[in-house]
Amino acid sequence: MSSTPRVLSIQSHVVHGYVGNKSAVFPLQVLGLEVDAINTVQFSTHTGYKDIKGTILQNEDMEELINGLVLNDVDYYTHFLTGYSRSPESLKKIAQIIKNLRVKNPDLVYVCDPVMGDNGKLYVPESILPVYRDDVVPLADILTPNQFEAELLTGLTMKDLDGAVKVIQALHNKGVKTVVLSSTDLGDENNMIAIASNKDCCYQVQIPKVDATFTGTGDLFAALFLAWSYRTKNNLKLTLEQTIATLQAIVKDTYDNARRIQPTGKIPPKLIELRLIQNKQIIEEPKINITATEIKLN
Ligand SMILES: Nc1ncnc2c1ncn2[C@@H]1O[C@H](COP(=O)(O)OP(=O)(O)O)[C@@H](O)[C@H]1O
Ligand SMILES: Cc1ncc(COP(=O)(O)O)c(C=O)c1O
Ligand SMILES: [Mg+2]
Ligand code: NA
Repeated sequence: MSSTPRVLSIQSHVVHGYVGNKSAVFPLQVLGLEVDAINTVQFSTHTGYKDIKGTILQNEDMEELINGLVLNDVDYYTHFLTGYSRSPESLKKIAQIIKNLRVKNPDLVYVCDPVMGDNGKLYVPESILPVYRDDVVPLADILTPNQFEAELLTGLTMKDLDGAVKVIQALHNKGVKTVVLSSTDLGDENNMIAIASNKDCCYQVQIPKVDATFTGTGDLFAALFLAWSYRTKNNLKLTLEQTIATLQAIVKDTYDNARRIQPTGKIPPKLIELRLIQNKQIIEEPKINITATEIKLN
């Protein structure tokens, strides 16, 4: 077996811009991972644009693609990555796929971004929640919810770091080895906080807020966290720092570029597509300027 890690990534594809696989595949490849991609949708753009056009991959078609991998004996993966899923049926399919991949490789690392919503608002049908909670999340090695998603999955709310630790613990109790809150509003008005936890330790990092709404950053976060977990041999602190350093640089460069073009007012989606290609060197060698600090558990 070749020593290059192999990722199967099941996510959205957009013709223009960077969400889903368009946001995950390039960084994974740049960081030295082989990536096989299945596109759950093919849309012209992400859904924040005015007109949404494109097609959705049906479950039978996803099954057909997986079947082709199995029949040709190319279904050995070291990592499995999933994001935005639109129906409970497709999520159930994903749970089945993980189990099958683990027959081929019992050490497969499953990275699950349980995309459901943000800031109190769902952007998937509510019927997805029980499937994540009961079927998919218990299979995850690394889970990357934002605050809202972590609260939905546990039925708990977090108002401070103590509350966040309780939510994280509840997710560990479901069997998740590494829980990463990709963003929370537990910081002050200028900072959000990300938290990463495994059985040994728990770290937080403060992220200066940039005054714009980005799309695809959650997908990028999950991909980077996967890649750096692999490259640091599961060094949790360093993985969190490398992931945040990369995102920070990309988000800031993307914002600065948008502001060069449009100095004031609300930035339209097409001006704030993530500048991944332009930041290839940062992806390869992030400069850590915010260090993570340990949250002592009592
Ligand atoms: N407005 C922003 N300012 C600074 N960083 C941001 C901003 N939006 C996203 N990020 C970065 O992207 C990461 C993922 O955030 P987000 O898109 O909120 O994820 P999710 O999809 O899980 O809600 C954050 O950890 C942060 O590093
Ligand atoms: C098609 C599609 N996939 C994925 C996403 C997820 O984006 P994010 O990484 O910001 O959660 C979006 C967001 O609009 C989307 O439209
Ligand atoms: Mg968010
Ligand atoms: Na997330």
